[in-house]
Amino acid sequence: MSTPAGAKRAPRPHRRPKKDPARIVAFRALRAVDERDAYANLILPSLLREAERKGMERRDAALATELVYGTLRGQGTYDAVIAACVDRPLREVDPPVLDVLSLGAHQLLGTRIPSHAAVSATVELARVVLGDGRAKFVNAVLRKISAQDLAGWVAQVAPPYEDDAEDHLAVVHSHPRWVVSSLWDALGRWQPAASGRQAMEQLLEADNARPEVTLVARPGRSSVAELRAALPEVEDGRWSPYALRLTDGGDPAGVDAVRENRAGVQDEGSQLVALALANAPLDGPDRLWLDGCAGPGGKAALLGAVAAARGAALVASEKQQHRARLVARALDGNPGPYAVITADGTRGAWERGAFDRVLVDVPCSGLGALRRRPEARWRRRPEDIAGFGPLQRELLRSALDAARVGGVVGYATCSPHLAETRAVVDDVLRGREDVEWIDARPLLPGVPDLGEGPDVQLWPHLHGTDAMYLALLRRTA
Ligand SMILES: C[S@@+](CC[C@H](N)C(=O)[O-])C[C@H]1O[C@@H](n2cnc3c(N)ncnc32)[C@H](O)[C@@H]1O
Repeated sequence: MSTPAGAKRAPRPHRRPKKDPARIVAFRALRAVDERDAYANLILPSLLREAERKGMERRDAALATELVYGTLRGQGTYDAVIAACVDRPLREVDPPVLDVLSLGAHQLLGTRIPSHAAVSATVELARVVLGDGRAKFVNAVLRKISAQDLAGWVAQVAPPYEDDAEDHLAVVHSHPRWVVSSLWDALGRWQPAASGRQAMEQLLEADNARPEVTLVARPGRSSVAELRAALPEVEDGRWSPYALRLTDGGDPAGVDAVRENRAGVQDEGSQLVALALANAPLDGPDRLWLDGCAGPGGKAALLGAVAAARGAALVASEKQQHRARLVARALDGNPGPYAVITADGTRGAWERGAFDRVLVDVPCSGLGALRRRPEARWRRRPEDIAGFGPLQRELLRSALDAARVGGVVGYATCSPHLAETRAVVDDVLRGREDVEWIDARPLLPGVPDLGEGPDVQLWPHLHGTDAMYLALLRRTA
């Protein structure tokens, strides 16, 4: 129908933006991480449950999860690309707008979603959560980003490796530069022959890969065979006799043994640390064990089960009351004697020399578990490392005092940063005549690439585990 001459053309009816539950959940999760320092692995499940109650499909939940984790992991690279496509410094872009742009950049550069779908879905999201005006800005930026693939962008925005190797790796593999630098120092210390560019790239890539879910069958309570029978796609653990890897998703929460606390989700590196302490040679009695930093209780539950089979008792101690409750839950049903207490491990709520085996898995920067906590690398600051130092030293000193003469102490961190690992042990042992090293390597049987010892550093790219560190020590006097 034509418009009569002189009459005004009727305005186009305003189309309401399409609501896309997966992208809305992903956006809300990113906002919570940014605004409230939320942890993605905690906030996302609660947002997903809420959306599922309102009818979101399972497939959308998987997409939302991929978008949140992928966007947070790739943030460093995506920021560099976005910065090249906007005409002002990124800090002047409104944070919610930046989150939408990052989500769009991830879809364009880090997923197989076709470009036109990635742009149009993200612009629709922008219309819903930012309004039409800012959606136009989003549209313009995403169109620029979609002009090249990831390789093209990286070649454009990352400095050449030859000019600045750390900056290059930081941009290409999306890690803060100081983290690249710290990981490189540590890799060079433990793997001097395999710490060149290629090894570093493998390590950083491993940090960016989704970690497999690994289960532990707590000995005496469950078995790998029981877990295998309950899950469709699994493989045996690489190193721990109690580990089973879920190779194709699968939901551990649906497994009876997990529900009944006879098994749990636990990285193989953590299993190895607990088992090495439990299996370290010991003369004399082996009756009483201490986990001095037990929350949330993964290692305590494994230690408790091994101790029970040996007729030993476990004291699991944790400073934070709410985390001590998690420890109690993890140990619930343990077949042998145990106690969970809330105590400051630096003071020692126990007699000196009371324990045959002591573990201190100290609070640390978590740089060894970046693949699990996608936002952690952006939140940590270099000064955090120094901040943990005094507490780590105090906890190790107190653990040594808690062990009897001849007893064994394990000092563990889920960080490979040299200032949190060997430097702490060296400092604490300096001037102490009553402690000797135990070679931890034979206590991780079959595990390759453990370096010169006596302490061990695991690596995601070499062992498929978190980058756990373990020093084993013996009280000698
Ligand atoms: C790395 S986590 C331990 C993880 C645990 N071993 C596991 O496998 O589940 C360190 C724990 O030490 C606790 N912690 C921090 N300061 C402490 C202190 N002074 N005494 C005892 N525990 C402390 C933290 O609350 C945290 O739960």
